[in-house]
Amino acid sequence: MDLRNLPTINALSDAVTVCEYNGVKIIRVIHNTVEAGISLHGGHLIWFKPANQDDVIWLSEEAIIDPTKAIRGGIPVCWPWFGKAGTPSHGFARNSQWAIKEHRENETGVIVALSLQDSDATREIWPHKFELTITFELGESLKVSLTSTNTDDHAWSYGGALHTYFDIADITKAHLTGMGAPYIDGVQGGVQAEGGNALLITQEVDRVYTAPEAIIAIHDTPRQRQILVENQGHNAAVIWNPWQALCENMADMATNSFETMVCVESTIHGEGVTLAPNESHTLSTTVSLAAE
Ligand SMILES: O=P(O)(O)OC[C@H]1O[C@H](O)[C@H](O)[C@@H](O)[C@@H]1O
Repeated sequence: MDLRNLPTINALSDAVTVCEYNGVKIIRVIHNTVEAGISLHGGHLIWFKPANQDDVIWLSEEAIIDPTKAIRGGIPVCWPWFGKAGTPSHGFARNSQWAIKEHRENETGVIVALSLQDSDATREIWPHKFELTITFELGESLKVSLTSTNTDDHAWSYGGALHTYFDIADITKAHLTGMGAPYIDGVQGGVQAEGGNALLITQEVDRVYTAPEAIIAIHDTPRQRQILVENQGHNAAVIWNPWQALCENMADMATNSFETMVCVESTIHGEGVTLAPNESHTLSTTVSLAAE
């Protein structure tokens, strides 16, 4: 699955082209500062590689890319709820077809924005009118902003996440800092727990950290880099690594692929954000690199 070298079907600008894989259109960005790919299915960033750096975003080598499945890896857009708060799990946005709203570029990078509106299909799952815009600011760093607007005549609430999968050299040689102490432990059935300053992942981890610091750092030590994650508009940070046994049972993850990924998710957890008609709210994540 060589997604990065697919033939161009449409050139939108010097840096932005459209290609297609298995019925899924992918916006491909090739710029002096960055290479990136964004699937219109899901409004889903699937690769991001600043110039002269290793990949920052992880995509499963067994990801199923077709117009009916959520893609394993990248940045799934979980909306209008997180996890099993509704059906389907993580909402419908990651399985919806988004449209290109705009693209711009200058010498520092490229901006691509996509949009999604309610339809008969979405209102059957969730009975509200909405407009979503997701904006990808691509350059030396990455900023993803998801703006939700209530276009209905009544208030509604939403939750969800920018469920980023990060590419790391080796989970056994990496650790995370900045998650804050309190968390809800999904592996232990949702019990409240307290963690320390550093998290070394040695088994399945599925935690909702409810008081994260401004920046969460993934110390990708073998690559001598830190991946810095700064979230806004969130109320929690979810940290997830499925470890080996869960990977064995997932059709779209290779057995040992948990070794090279960790999710740090900008999350709206619990009751969610309530929007009155015409109100908007933005959930974002900014990802940058620093030397370890
Ligand atoms: O398999 P998915 O529906 O994509 O969910 C993948 C994971 O997402 C989040 O990190 C949740 O906290 C996990 O409980 C879940 O397993």
